[in-house]
Amino acid sequence: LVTRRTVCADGTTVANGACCKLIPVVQDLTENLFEGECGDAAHGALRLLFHDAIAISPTLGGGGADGSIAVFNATELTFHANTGIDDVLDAVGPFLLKHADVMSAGDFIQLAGAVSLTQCNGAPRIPFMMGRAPPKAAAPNLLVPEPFDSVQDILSRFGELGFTTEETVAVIGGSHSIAGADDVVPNEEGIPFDQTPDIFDTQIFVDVQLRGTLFPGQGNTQGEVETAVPGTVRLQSDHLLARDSATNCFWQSFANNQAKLASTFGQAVFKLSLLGQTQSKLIDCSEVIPKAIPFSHGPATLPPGQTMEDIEQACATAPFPTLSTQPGPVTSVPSIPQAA
Ligand code: HEM
Ligand SMILES: [Ca+2]
Repeated sequence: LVTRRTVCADGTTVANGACCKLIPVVQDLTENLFEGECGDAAHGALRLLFHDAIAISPTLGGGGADGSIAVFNATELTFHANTGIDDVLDAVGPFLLKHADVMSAGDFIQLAGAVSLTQCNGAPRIPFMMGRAPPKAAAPNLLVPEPFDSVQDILSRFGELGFTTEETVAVIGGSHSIAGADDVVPNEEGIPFDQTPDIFDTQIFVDVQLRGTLFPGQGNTQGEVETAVPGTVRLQSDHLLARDSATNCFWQSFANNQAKLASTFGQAVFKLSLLGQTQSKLIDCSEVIPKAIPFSHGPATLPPGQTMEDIEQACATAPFPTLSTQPGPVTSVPSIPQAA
């Protein structure tokens, strides 16, 4: 049996020739949207992938990864949980429109999210399937988790969509390893969630397990709790996932386990990309996704001045992995430069 394969104009070999049309889109995104950086634009594209995909419920409706957050933005951007997505659509929207003749909004958002990960050192390369139909309607409100939600609510939201507890912890913690907040700390943008917002690593699982001592701004806002690392902000939901008995051992299991995080996170993001879709009806275009950047950073560390004593041990059945302290004086993590 001979499998026929197609060689696209740039030399990429694909199993299905229909995938070739995505290659100029991927090139445009890497060069002109992400600009080769795991920065604000890449972070935004990943958050957009999530907020489009998670908006589906077996009882309440919504189309999942269908592009409704872009096509029906007049409705979905009024939802409180989508605060800040307007800025993401300002950056990503022109690219979506430019390539609308080649792919649907649902495909575009999942493609941009998959490509965003390839800009980040240590992040996995995930498969990409093409062929999502245009969205039929806006998703209903209250399907996107909020940082003030309980662990139980977060687990049931992901659980009803087929995610295990381990996948839920990996997809939230892993994504927040390359992320920050524009709308949590008043008047401050790009405040990172961990010390390394441009690296997909396990540092977030350490930083969030440290005893919180400070707020980066004037005080707390809804969904924010004290952080341990100057210059960073901590979401209450991340804080509780690190401490709740249903999730704390999973959370801890990712600390300093880059390989496990990358694979569990990658599997979960791929699942997000298929919510509301039937994989067998889509075309596998994974070949168009650029190579991952191999992880080239050392083990997770404790910030300067902190010791294992500052870890709030939560998992009852295993100790937190022993980490060394970064040398030098206590410093503040720089904020993430904002895309123009
Ligand atoms: C319980 C689940 C989650 C909650 C409550 C949550 C909440 C938040 C909040 C409040 C922000 C800050 C937004 C801002 O002020 O700018 C944020 C940022 C972000 N989130 Fe999540 N998130 C969750 C899960 C996820 C998942 C599953 C992903 C991706 C797969 C994701 C990706 C991101 C990214 C990349 C950012 C940074 C955006 C940027 O820097 O522009 N989040 N999240
Ligand atoms: Ca990081």
